[in-house]
Amino acid sequence: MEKKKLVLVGNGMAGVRCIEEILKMKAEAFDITIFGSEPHPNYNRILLSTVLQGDTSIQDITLNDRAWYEKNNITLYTGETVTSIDSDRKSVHTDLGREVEYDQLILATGSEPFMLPVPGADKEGVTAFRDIKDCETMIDAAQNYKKAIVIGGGLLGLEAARGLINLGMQVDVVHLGSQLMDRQLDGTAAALLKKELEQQGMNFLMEKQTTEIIGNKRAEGVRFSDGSVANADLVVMAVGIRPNVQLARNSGIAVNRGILVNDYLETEIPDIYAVGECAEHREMVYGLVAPLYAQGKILAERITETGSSKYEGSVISTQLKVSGVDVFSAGHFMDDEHTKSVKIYDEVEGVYKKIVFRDNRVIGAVMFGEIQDGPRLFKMILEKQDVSGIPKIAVLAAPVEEAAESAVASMPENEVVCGCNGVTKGAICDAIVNQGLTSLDEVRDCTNASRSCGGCKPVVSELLEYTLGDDFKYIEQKESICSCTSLSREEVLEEIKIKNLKFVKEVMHVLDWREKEGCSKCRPALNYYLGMMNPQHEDEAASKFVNERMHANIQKDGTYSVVPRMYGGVTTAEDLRKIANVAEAYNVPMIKLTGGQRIDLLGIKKEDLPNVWAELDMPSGYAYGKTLRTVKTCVGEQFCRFGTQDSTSLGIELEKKFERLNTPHKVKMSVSACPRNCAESGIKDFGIVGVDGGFELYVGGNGGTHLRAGDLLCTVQTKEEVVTMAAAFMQYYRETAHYLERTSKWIERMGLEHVREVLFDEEGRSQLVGRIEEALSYTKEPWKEIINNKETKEKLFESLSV
Ligand SMILES: Cc1cc2nc3c(=O)[nH]c(=O)nc-3n(C[C@H](O)[C@H](O)[C@H](O)COP(=O)(O)OP(=O)(O)OC[C@H]3O[C@@H](n4cnc5c(N)ncnc54)[C@H](O)[C@@H]3O)c2cc1C
Ligand SMILES: NC(=O)c1ccc[n+]([C@@H]2O[C@H](COP(=O)([O-])OP(=O)(O)OC[C@H]3O[C@@H](n4cnc5c(N)ncnc54)[C@H](O)[C@@H]3O)[C@@H](O)[C@H]2O)c1
Ligand code: SF4
Ligand code: FES
Repeated sequence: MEKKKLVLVGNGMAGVRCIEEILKMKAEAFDITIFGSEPHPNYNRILLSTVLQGDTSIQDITLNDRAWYEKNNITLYTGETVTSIDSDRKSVHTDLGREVEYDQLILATGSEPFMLPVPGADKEGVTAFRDIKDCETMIDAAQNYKKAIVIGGGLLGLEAARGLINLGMQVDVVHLGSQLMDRQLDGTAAALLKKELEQQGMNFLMEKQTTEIIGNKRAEGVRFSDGSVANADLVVMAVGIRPNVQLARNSGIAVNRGILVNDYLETEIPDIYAVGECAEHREMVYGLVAPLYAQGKILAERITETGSSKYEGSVISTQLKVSGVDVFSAGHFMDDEHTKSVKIYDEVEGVYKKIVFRDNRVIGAVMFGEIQDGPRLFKMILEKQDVSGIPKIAVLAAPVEEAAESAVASMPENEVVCGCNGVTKGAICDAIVNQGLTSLDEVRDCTNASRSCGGCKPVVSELLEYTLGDDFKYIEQKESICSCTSLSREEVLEEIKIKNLKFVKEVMHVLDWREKEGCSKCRPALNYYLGMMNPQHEDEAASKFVNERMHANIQKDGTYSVVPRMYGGVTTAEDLRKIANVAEAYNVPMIKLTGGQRIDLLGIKKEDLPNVWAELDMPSGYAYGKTLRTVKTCVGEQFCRFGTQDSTSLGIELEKKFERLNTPHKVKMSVSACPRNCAESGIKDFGIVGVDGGFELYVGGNGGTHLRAGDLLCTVQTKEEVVTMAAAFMQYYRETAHYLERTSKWIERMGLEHVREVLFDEEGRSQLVGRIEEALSYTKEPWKEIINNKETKEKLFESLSV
C-alpha cells in the first residue's frame, strides 16, 4: 500500500506528541515531514522555567533528539517556516523556497507571546519568555546586569522572576491587577502567594499599567500610567499568549481566536487539522499541555482511522513551578450565585483550602500551602462526583491512611498521577510490574508519566518504591551524573575504585564519556569524588570553578573579594590593623562585614591578589569554596549572662579542625551557648546549641534560597562528643552526597533516621572519624602555596584569563 504523505507544521510539544501517537498506532502508513521555525528538535518548553531557575540545563530538555526523527524515517526541517498552504494543490511552501505536498496536514503552530505595544518595546534588553533563545537572553543578561522587571504576575511571570532571582538579579514584578495569578487563584490564595514570594525576595508593583520602556538603545526602566518609573536593565514581558494563526488565516482557513476545529480536530478544509495551543475548540483555546496531549491522541486516532473518539474539551488544573511555593487550582474555583464552598484558612501556618460545589457536585478547588489532595480533588471534579449526604468539610479530608503504608497505597488505581500526560496509578504500576521497570527514567519512557513538567516525579518515585519494595533503594539513585555519561554517581565511584582511576580525564576516557572533555557539571564533580576517595589526590585546577581556582570570589565587575579566616568570628587588634593597612594600600573600595561574622575586602584587582594575601599573612577564609565556610559563634559564657557553654572556643576549635576540607557543597556551622540561639544554629548545616549539661546538635539547616530548619540529631554532654559527632557527620556527608548537594537536600534524601543509625553506631562512627582525620592531614593553606610557588602564581594571576 502506498504511504500517505503527512506534513506537520510546528515542531513543538503538541504536534510532535500527536506524531508519536500516530507512530504507535500505524507507523508504516505514513511518510512524515515536520517543519519547525526554531533551530532545535522538539524540546520540553515547560522546563525552560527550571532551566532559568538553575535546576536543569538546556541540553537536558530535549524531548526527541535528531536520532529519533531519523529512526522513525521522519524528514525534519528545522529553522524553516511554512509561509503558505495551497489547499487546492495540497502543498505547503516555506520561507526557504521549499514546496512539499501532503495528503494530510496538521497545523500545530502554537502561540506567540503577547508583547505590550508600548513605545520602547523593541529596545535591547526587552524579551519574552517563550523559547530557548529568550531563556538564553535572560541568562546572559543576568551575568552582566543586576536589575530586572518582569511584567505580568501570571504563572509565566512568577516562574521567570524566581529564575532571575536565582541568577542573582533583583526583580520587580509589575502586575496590572490587584491580585497575582488572577486567572488561576482567588483573592485569599493570591494574597498568601504574594506574601510567600515577597519572603523569597520578589518585589511587587501592583496595579501598574506600563506605558513605555525607557532608555536609549537598551532598556533602562519602565514608565507607568501614574507617571512613576522603575529602573531595570532587563524587561521580561509575560502578559499572556496569542494563538499563532497567521499561516492559517493567510491560507483561507477559518480562524477566530485560534484555528477553528471540530471534535475531531478537523478544520473546515478537508485533510487539514489543527492541534495544540493554536487550535480553538468549542470557543476554548488551551495553554497547558494536558488538554493539548488529549487532543493529539484523538487526532492520531482520526488520522490513522483506528478510532472515532471525540474531543469534548478539558477541565484543567494548574500548579506553579516555584520551589517552596505550593499552589494548586482546578476547575471552576470562583464563587458565584449558583455555587457554595467550603474553606479552611490557617493564617498561622499559611495554609488555605477551598472546594467549590454546585448542585452537590465538586466543580473546583484552590489550595495554598498544602496541595497533596490536589489529584484526589481533581479526580472528583473530572468525574463530577455527587457528594450529597457527605458532610462537605469531609471532602477536604483525605481518607485515613494506614499508618505503616505510604500515601500512594491508599490511592485508587484510576487516580491520575501525571496530570500533564493523563497517566493513572494503575497504568504506572502495571508498567512497572509487566515491563520490569526499575527507574524513573524507564517509567517515563514507557508511560510518559513525568515527561512534561516533572511535578509528578515524587509520586511516581513513591509508586516505584511501593511496587518494588526494597529493590528500589539501589535503583532510585541510578540517575546519571550529567548528560556526558549514562553512569550514575554510584557506578562512577565504583569504577574509580575497581579500576583505580586517578585523574578526571582518565575517568572520562576509561568510562567512555560521550563528551570527551566533559562539561562544567561533571568535571568539578569528578575532581571532588576523586579527592574524597583518595585524600592524596591533588585538586585539578582545570576541573574547578573559577572562584576555587583563584581562591577568591569573582565579582560582577571582574574584581575579586578577599575574606581572611577569622576563627569563630573572633579577631584581634593586630589582625584588624593588617586588614586596615591592606585596605588603604590597595585602595579597597568596600570593606564589608559578612553574615558569617567575617570581614570582606571587595573590589581587589586580580593581579593584586597574591600581594594582598602576602601582606595580610592570614589564612584564607574560603568564602568561595565547597568546604567549611565559617563557624559563627555567639558571645557565650565568658561574657553573656545567659551563656551555659563556651561557644567561642568550641567554634574556634571546630573551624580550625575542619577548615580547607573539600565537601560536596559549602558547609556552615555555628555555636550558640544557650537556647536563645544568637548564632542562628537552627539554619546551619551543623548547628550547636548549648543547653544545661550539654549541647543539642542540629543538622541539615539552611538559611539561603531553600530555607530549612535543621533537624535535631542528638544531644551530647561534652565538647569532645560534639567534635566527634561533627567529624562523623561531615565524613558521612562527604562520602554519600552528590556533588553540589547541600546537607539540607542530602538529609531529606537519606532520611534523618538513617543518618542517626549510621552516626550512633560506635564502630561505624569511629571509622568515619578515622577517614576524615586522614583527609584532614593532607589539606594545605592555598595562599601560602600560591605565594611560595612562582610558577603557579604567574600561571594564575599573570597569564591565565578567566
Ligand atoms: C516557560 C514556560 C513554562 C511553561 N510551563 C508549563 C507547565 O508547567 N505546564 C503546562 O502544562 N504548560 C506549561 N507551559 C505551556 C506549554 O509549554 C505549552 O502549552 C506547549 O508547549 C504548547 O505546545 P504547542 O505545540 O501547541 O506549541 P509550541 O510548543 O509553541 O510549538 C509550536 C512550534 O511551532 C513553530 N511554528 C509556528 N509557526 C510555524 C510555521 N509557520 N512553520 C514552522 N514552524 C512553526 C514554533 O516555532 C514552535 O516551535 C509553559 C510554557 C512556557 C513558555
Ligand atoms: N506552571 C504552569 O503551568 C505554567 C508556567 C508558565 C507558563 N504557563 C502557560 O504559559 C502561558 C503564558 O503564561 P502567562 O503567565 O504569560 O499568561 P497568563 O495569561 O496566565 O498571565 C498573564 C498575566 O499578566 C497580567 N497582565 C496582563 N497585561 C498586563 C500588563 N499590561 N501589565 C502587567 N500585567 C499584565 C494578567 O493579569 C495575567 O495575570 C499560559 O498559557 C500559561 O498557562 C504555564
Ligand atoms: S545564645 Fe545565649 S549565650 Fe549566646 S549570646 Fe545569645 S543569649 Fe548569650
Ligand atoms: S504532572 Fe506534569 S509531568 Fe507529570
